[in-house]
Amino acid sequence: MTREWIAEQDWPLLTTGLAGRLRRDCMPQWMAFVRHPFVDGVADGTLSTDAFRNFLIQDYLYLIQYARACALAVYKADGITGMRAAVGLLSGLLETELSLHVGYCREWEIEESALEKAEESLELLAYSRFILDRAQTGDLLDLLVTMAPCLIGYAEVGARLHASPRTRREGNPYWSWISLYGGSDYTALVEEGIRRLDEVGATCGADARYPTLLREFTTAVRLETAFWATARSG
Ligand SMILES: Cc1ncc(CO)c(N)n1
Repeated sequence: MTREWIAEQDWPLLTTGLAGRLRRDCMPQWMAFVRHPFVDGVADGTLSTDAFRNFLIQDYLYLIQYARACALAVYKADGITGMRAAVGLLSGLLETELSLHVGYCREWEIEESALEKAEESLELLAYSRFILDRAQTGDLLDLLVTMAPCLIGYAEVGARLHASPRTRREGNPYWSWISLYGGSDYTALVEEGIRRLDEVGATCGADARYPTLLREFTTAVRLETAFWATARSG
């Protein structure tokens, strides 16, 4: 691709349905998330590797908390089909993303024992406990809306950087991270999640509840933006 990647043209699923409506209705916050300086540093390879290592460790711990929220989505599902869908996301996370993450950390010379020992950052605590709060006190729709920015945002970042002519490919230490989130395994997981959000939105009355849902979504987007700051040295 010789031109920049644009969600509306290149991956319309991100911009239609309930997920697309939520994304569009918090555009300033969404742009602060997906166009963060961290993302620029990954694209041109200038982000400090020390900082990136710290981010990877925090992200591993985050994904474990996200998996717990997914498990609550199994519990809150309204029937066997919904349970299977939530199990699909949970096992995608545990079997695909988390094990990729451990292998990937090893490439970055972070041992599994270091992952287990690391202390949770304030950004991670704030974000994951917010999701878990919505998971416990809200219904399935509140939960899926709160979980959505995580899925959609990294897919958008991955797809855009993977396609952008300005991304440095040769000798960029972050190219494999870009390929992971811009790749088809992750894309498929996200598409499944977006479709599920639409189905649950329809059965749980998303239109009538929209202002509350937008607030939950926007808070999660702001917490995603704050999470990039876990990429710091020391
Ligand atoms: C903080 C965060 N958000 C989203 C993703 C994508 O799964 C991730 N790995 N980490």
